[in-house]
Amino acid sequence: MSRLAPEIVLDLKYATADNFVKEQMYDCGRCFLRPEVAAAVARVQRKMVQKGLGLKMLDCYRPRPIQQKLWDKVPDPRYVADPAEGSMHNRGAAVDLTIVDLSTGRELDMGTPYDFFGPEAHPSYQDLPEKVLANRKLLRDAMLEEGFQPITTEWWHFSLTGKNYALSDMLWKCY
Ligand SMILES: C[C@@H](N)C(=O)N[C@H](C)C(=O)O
Ligand SMILES: [Zn+2]
Repeated sequence: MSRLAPEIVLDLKYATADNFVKEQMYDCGRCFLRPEVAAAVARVQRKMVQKGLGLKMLDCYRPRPIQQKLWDKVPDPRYVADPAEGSMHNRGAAVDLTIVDLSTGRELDMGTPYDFFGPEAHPSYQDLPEKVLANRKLLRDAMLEEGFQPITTEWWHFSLTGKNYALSDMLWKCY
C-alpha cells in the first residue's frame, strides 16, 4: 500500500500491544493488499486529500494464524470472522481504517475506538453527535464509491468482494 500511496498513515494496531488481545501479533506494521484493493484505497485517499483529510490504516492483510488469535479472544462472528471460514483480511481484500485531519494529524471522531465490539460501533447506530455521524458517513460514502462493501457491526471495516481471493498464511519480513 505504501508503495502506491506513501502518504497514507499506517497505524497497524496488531503490530503493537495496543489492541484488544493486548499482545503484539505482527513483528512490524506493513500494509499488504491485493493490487486492485490497494488501488481502490489509493483513489479514496486522493479524494480525501482534496478535502484536507487523509486515511489511516489500522489493519490490512492479516495472516490466518493471527485471525485465530483474534477469534480465541473474541469468538463472536459479528466482530471477528471465524478462521475456519477465513476473513476477507486473510485474503488481502479487507481494510480497517479511519480518517485523519491533515492540518493536525489527528483522527476524526468516529464515536468509538477501533475494535470496540458493541452496538455503538455499528454503522446503523444513530445515538451519536451529528459530527460523529457525519465523519462516519464521510468514510463510508468514500469507500462505497470505490466499490468497497461495509459490514453491519464495525464502522472501520470494508472489503472488496466479488473475486474469489485465496486465503493466506503468509508472514512478512521486517527489515
Ligand atoms: C477484528 C476486526 N478488526 C475485524 O477485522 N473484524 C472482521 C469481522 C474480520 O475479522 O474480518
Ligand atoms: Zn476488519
